[in-house]
Amino acid sequence: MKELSVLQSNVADARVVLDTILELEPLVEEAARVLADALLRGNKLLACGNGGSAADASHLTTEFVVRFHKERRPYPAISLTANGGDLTACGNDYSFDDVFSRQVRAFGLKGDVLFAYTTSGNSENVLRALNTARQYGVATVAFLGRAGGACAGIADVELIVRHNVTARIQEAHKLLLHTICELVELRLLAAAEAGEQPLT
Ligand SMILES: O=C(CO)[C@@H](O)[C@H](O)[C@H](O)[C@H](O)COP(=O)(O)O
Ligand SMILES: [Zn+2]
Repeated sequence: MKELSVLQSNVADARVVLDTILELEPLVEEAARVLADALLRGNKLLACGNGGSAADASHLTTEFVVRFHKERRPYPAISLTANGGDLTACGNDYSFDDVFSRQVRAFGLKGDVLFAYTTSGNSENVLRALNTARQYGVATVAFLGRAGGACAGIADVELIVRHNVTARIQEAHKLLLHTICELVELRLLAAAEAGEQPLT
């Protein structure tokens, strides 16, 4: 039999992974509810992760500050991966393990929500951010991979993509991210239609 190309093999693996995340639907709805409730109360979203997941954190916050599908008002969301000054000073003066937890302390208020991404589940800076968020009354949603790693069992809502390849886990995280954005946006627009929020 002809060997699969890299693309064919990746697509085949991605199909398998994406099928498994259908099991996460109740948790996806819960994550969307937690975030929509927070934004409608006037709280904000924080997000963190390393490497590709750092980009996911910024991708997510941009969907709220700027736009996703629909025309609507902006909502407050801060990517903890985006400020070079904060990241380098904290990494340099304290530790890279503290680059996100330090910002959770700086920006996180009771009732805010932290979305934290780690495909291994073992990034110490993400683990510390989750623990710090819990300490300060910030709700937590963890996007994990493999079996959840050291971050398993900490967050209020945990979305574990049970696969061993970082790239495939990241792709599944991205689909979960967009699904949550869509669900949250529906709630935000319904609130605007009910006159509870300005539409734009
Ligand atoms: O994007 C990729 C691999 O696809 C890499 O940049 C990857 O995100 C980095 O190695 C991260 O440091 C991995 O961290 P984590 O997902 O285990 O927390
Ligand atoms: Zn990548």
